[in-house]
Formats: sequence, C-alpha cells, structure tokens
Amino acid sequence: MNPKRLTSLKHKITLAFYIILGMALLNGVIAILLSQELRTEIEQLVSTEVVKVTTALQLAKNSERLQIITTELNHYDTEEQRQSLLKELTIQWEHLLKDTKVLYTLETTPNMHQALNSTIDTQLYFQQQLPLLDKLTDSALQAKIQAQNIQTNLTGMSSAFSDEMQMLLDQTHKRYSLLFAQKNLNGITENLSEHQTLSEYLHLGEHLFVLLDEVKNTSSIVALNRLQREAMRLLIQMEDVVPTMRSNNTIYLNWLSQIKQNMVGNDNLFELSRNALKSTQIANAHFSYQANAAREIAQFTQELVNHVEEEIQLAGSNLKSDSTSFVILIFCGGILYCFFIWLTSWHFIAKGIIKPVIATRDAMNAIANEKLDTQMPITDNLELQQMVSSLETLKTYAAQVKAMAETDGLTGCYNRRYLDTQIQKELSYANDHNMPLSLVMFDLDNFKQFNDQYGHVVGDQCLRQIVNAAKSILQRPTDILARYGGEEFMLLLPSSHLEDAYKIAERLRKTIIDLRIPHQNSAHFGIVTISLGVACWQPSQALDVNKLISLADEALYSAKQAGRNRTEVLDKA
Ligand SMILES: Nc1nc2c(ncn2[C@@H]2O[C@H](COP(=O)(O)OP(=O)(O)OP(=O)(O)O)[C@@H](O)[C@H]2O)c(=O)[nH]1
Repeated sequence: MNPKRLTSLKHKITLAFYIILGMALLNGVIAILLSQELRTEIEQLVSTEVVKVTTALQLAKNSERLQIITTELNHYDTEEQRQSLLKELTIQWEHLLKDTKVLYTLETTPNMHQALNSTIDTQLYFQQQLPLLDKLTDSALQAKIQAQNIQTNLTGMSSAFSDEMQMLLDQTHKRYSLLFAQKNLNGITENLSEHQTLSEYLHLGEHLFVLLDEVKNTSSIVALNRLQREAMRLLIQMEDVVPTMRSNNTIYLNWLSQIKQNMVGNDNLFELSRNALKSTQIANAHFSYQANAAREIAQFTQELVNHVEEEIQLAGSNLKSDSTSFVILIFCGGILYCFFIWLTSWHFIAKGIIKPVIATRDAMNAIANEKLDTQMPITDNLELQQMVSSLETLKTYAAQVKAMAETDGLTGCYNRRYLDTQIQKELSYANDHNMPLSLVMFDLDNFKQFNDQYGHVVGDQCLRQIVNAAKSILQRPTDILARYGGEEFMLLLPSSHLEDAYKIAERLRKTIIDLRIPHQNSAHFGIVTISLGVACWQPSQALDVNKLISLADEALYSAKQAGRNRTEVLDKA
C-alpha cells in the first residue's frame, strides 16, 4: 500500500499553476516596485535639479538685467524715464527674491542654505532702499530740471545782454562821430572812456554767461564750486565797473540784478546744480552697490549652477548604477523564476505526474505481456493510485486467466497448451545456447483397469498423487511437468542430457512405486506403476518439436511393450 497521503492530480496541477502564477506575480511586483523607485529618482532629478538649474539661470539673467537697469539709472532725463527704470528695478528685485526663495526651498545642503539666506538678506536690504532711491532720484531730477530752466533763461538773457550792450556801444560810436565832427575833445574823451567801460562790462558779462553756461556740463561739485567762485568774481568785477559809467547806469544795474538773481539766493543755478549732482552721486553710489550686489548674485548663481551640474552628474551616475542593479535584479529574478518553474514542473509534473504515469504504463505493458510478477508503481496521485488499484485487480484476473489457460484443472500441473508453447520456446533457447533438451513422457500402467476397479473419482485422486510426486522430484525451476493428455504426462527438462533425463525418469518411476497406491490388477506388486520414455534433442539435430515428442512417445511405447514399469530411451532425433 502506498504510505503517502493521496493527492488529486487536478489539485496538484492547480497548485503548480498557482505557484507559477504567484512567482510571475511576485516577479512582476518586484519589477514594478523597482521601476517605480527608478521613476521616482528620475522625477526627483527632473523636479529638483532641473528646476534648480533653470531657476538659477533665470536668477543670473535677472541679475544681469538689474545691472543694466542700474547703469541706465545713472543717465535719465525725464520723470517718465526715471519712473519706468525704477519700476523695472523694483520688479527685478522682486523676481530675484522670488527665485532665490525657490532655490532656498530646493536646496538641501546647510552651506548653500546659509549662502542663500545671506543673499536673501542682501536683496531685502536693497528692496528696502528703493523708496530712498526714489526720493534721491526725484530730487536730483527736480533740481536738474530747475537748473536747466535757469540755464535756458540765462541763455536768453545772454543774447539779450549782448544785443543791448552792442547797441549801447553802437550809440557811443555814433556819438563819437558827432563829437568828432564838433571837435569836442572833452566829449570825445568822455565818450571814449564810456566806450571802454562799456566794452569791459560787455566782456565781463559775456564771460560770465559763458561760465554760467558751462555749469550744465559740469559733473563734479569741485568744478561747480570753482565755476561759482569764478562767476562771482566776474559779477563783482561787473558791479565794480558800473559806478565808473558816466551815463545812466540803471540799465547795467538792472542787468546785474537779473544775473545775480540766478547766481545767489534760494534755488540759484549753482545751488540747484549742486543739489542735483549730490543727489545723483548718492543715488548712483547706491545703484553701484546694487549693481555690485546683482553681480555677486549672478556670480553666486553661476557657482550654484556648477554645483547643481555636479549634483546632476552624480545623480545621473547613481541612476545609471541603480538601473544596472535593476537589470541585474530582474535578470536574477527571471533566472529564479525559471528555476522555480523548472522545480515546479519537475516536482509536480515530471516527478508527480509523468513518472508515475510512465510507471503505470510500464506495469500495464508488463501485465499485457503476461509478466504478472511485475511490481505495481507507488504513487501519491489519487487518480493514478485508483488506476494502479484497478490494474492490480486486472493483474489478479490476468494471473487467474493465465493459470486457467496454462494449468490442468484436475492435477494442478501445466496443461498441453502450455507444454506445446514451452517446448517450442525451450527448443529455440537450447538451439541458441547450444544446449540439449530432454523430454520424459510417462503414462500410468493399466489405468483403465484402475478406473474400472476403483472408480473415476479414485482415479482422479491417483492422478493428483502422481503429479504431486512428479513435482517433488523436479529440482530446477526451469523443469516443467505437464499433463499431455488423459493419464499421460511429460517432463520438459531444459539443459539436461539424455543420461540426466534418464536418471530423473527412473527416480520418478521409483517415487511412484514408493507411493504404493494399491492397484489389484497391476502386474507389478499390486500397486500403481508408470512407464516412461525418454528422448533428448542435441544441438546438432534439426529443430523439430514433433519429432522429439514422437521419440519420447516411441520410447514410452517401447516401455509398455517391454512390460511396463520401466524407462526406455530413444535418442535418435
Ligand atoms: N479417472 C480418470 N481416468 C482417466 C482420465 N483420463 C483418462 N483416464 C482413463 O485412463 C484410461 C486409459 O486407458 P488405456 O489407454 O487403455 O491405457 P491403460 O489401461 O493404462 O493401459 P496401458 O497404458 O497400456 O498400460 C482410460 O480408461 C481412461 O478413461 C482421468 O482424467 N481420470
């Protein structure tokens, strides 16, 4: 009996299917998890590092733009330009601050955090300065515009002054001609003196206007102060000239008064120009600081970009090694999966199904070929075990049928059919192996009388006793005892020479005598006896079964003729 617990084939195949499916799913899940991790790494690289680079580049671009704006803010002429530039400057600082804060959130290293924090502080400081710069540039522009107005006014005054002084000079010329005609020497002398004074006044005035005109081109306080001192000196000289004038000097005083108004007092040309210059210089200094700061931010940003590029390269190489590990892992997973499929197939299908099926088939073939001693396969498959059980039953039936087909029903020895088959086989075997084959045919003596006297039932019993006795003397498993017909029997003795067969026949005859089965009509001691005929086939002889049997039969006949209870030999094949 199979000691193993029986399992259904369907159950086994289902289990194998689930194991393979489970392995496939496990492999798939591992592959998905790994690819997910790779994807996360790539996304992180893209979302963090790439955003970092683009933000840093944007920051650098805005810093450069800020530097340009600060440079442009050194030179503006209208309020509109000023406001537009300042507005753009404010926007750029906002952009810088926003991008820097974005970088701060993306950056993870403490050093970078510290640097970005410091940059943010700087940007906040410069943002706070923007209202001050607005005021400074506003006052500078206002002062500049006022100074320009005064300059314009002075330009007009300059030409009017020159024209009027020229006209007065022309008058002295005309007067000179008249006095010369009158030969008024005193008049001529006075007129000449007045002409000279007027020329000096005109010359000083024109020089003064030139100096005042130079103010607009002056870009330093020192030069402006120098111009103011020079202009004041000229004004004083002009004032000194006026009292020496003989004619009505109201005109000259009036001119002096007009010029003086623009040179001294509140909001004079120099003061306004100085204010404009001061405010502009202070504002420009601030703009210069801002430009430097923007330059530093751009430089820092470039360093950041380099740093991020290094990080991207590192992340890229990490990604590459991770993806290589991923491929190796998937490959190993695949190998493991194949191994498990092989193991499952081998365990469940080859070992658990195919092997027992083949063993069962072999057992069936063996039974079909009448090898009824074949061992039945042992299996733990329910269905196969059921087949094996059925086969076992069939084997028993086959054995019974075979026995019935080969055995004599009365005596239990082999029958004529089996004997015929075996003689043929043994003769071929003997021929193939160059060995002799002997036959002993024996027959009960006067058995008819025995039956007649004791009845058939006793006759049958006698036959069984004879067979048992014959069986007992056969020593080799290859020796065969068969009932040849009626009360005739045959011993088939493979590999036995004639002498040996004769000995066996004699031994049998004596054994039967020793049985001492009563037989009143027997001519030999009143007991049952047998007569035997021995024949032997030698390898040199023809392969003729019938002839061999005939020889044995002839020998038996001789034994009968010779008086029974004896063994006769005929070895002429
Ligand atoms: N009881 C019984 N008798 C059988 C059986 N088979 C054959 N016989 C008998 O065996 C006898 C054989 O008789 P015979 O052929 O004349 O031979 P015999 O009387 O033995 O004489 P010999 O052989 O010349 O000694 C017959 O009477 C058969 O009926 C059997 O199975 N049982």
